[in-house]
Amino acid sequence: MSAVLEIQGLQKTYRSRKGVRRALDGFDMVVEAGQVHGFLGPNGSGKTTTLRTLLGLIRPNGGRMAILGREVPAALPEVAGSVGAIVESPQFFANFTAQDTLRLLADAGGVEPARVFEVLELVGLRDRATDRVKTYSLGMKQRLAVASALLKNPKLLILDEPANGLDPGGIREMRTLMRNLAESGMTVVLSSHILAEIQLICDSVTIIAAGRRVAAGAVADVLAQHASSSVRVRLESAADLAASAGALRQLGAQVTVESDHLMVSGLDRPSAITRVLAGNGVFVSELSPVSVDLESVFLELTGTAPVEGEHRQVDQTVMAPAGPAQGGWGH
Ligand SMILES: Nc1ncnc2c1ncn2[C@@H]1O[C@H](COP(=O)(O)OP(=O)(O)OP(=O)(O)O)[C@@H](O)[C@H]1O
Repeated sequence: MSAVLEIQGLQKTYRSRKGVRRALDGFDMVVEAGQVHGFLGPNGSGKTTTLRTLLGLIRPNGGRMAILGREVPAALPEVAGSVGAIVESPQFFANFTAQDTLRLLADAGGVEPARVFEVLELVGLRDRATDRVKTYSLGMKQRLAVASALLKNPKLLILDEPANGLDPGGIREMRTLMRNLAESGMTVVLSSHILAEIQLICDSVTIIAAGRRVAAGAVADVLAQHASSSVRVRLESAADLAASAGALRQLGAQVTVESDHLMVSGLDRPSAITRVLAGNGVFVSELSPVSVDLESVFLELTGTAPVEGEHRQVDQTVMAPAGPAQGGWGH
């Protein structure tokens, strides 16, 4: 198996007085070796819960997970040395330099002191290694955090929201760093709720919504699959819109009726539209593919697209009534 990370049917419910919060609802994910893989989903969709479960920090209620072909959490003691992770932003001593910070961590983790210089070089902090952390930009602090996770030279690096709060320059540096790590043979998984970050940094992506996988694959494929299928159809007479929508739906298309046109998706070939409408004596004055912007693809997939006049909650976790806890591992 070349998958470095495999998750199948992961379940996690949080219990509180208000009920049971189903944070993960049969979540699946596969990450192949040598990829920079984006784990994308809106706030509250279950990303941190997945990563914390994977690292043995919380217990799932069901499903299975494997890292480097070994079932976890059972094999975590054996694979832990091959996994570097930052799931909560690490706090560094502001008055320490990056070099002192990493030396301390290397010493505590039984890592060769020489590795400190290697990781400083890798994350591009060598020139600032003897400056105090309090003089660093946010991007530099994030890279120091990555450096700390790289000390033990992991095969799999897991980063929760590493680009959070970074400006475009910081994101560019992070992208170069991730690319270099992947080229050195490392597999990188990074979570984000911002599509633009993932798109710039990652090869492949898993999109999560309400605790379930809603899309996965190469970034370009996922976007192409969901972005290029809509066609705007204008008719010579707007009076024909409703009847034409009905005819197209019979072909299996999804049709939205707008004030002066139709939006049609779900058809392999737009020529079917003109054919069926002409057959009904209706003539098309415009037929144009609509290039959906990438942010809307993500919002549509994750069901958080803003609805006019409504302030929808981004946190989309399902609340189920309180009931007996599901059987989980180690119970
Ligand atoms: N300890 C907890 N107790 C109860 N509910 C929790 C707990 N941790 C997370 N949740 C809930 O589980 C759901 C998933 O949260 P999670 O933090 O995994 O989402 P996320 O995708 O990482 O979000 P974000 O992008 O905001 O970090 C949310 O509804 C959250 O409120």
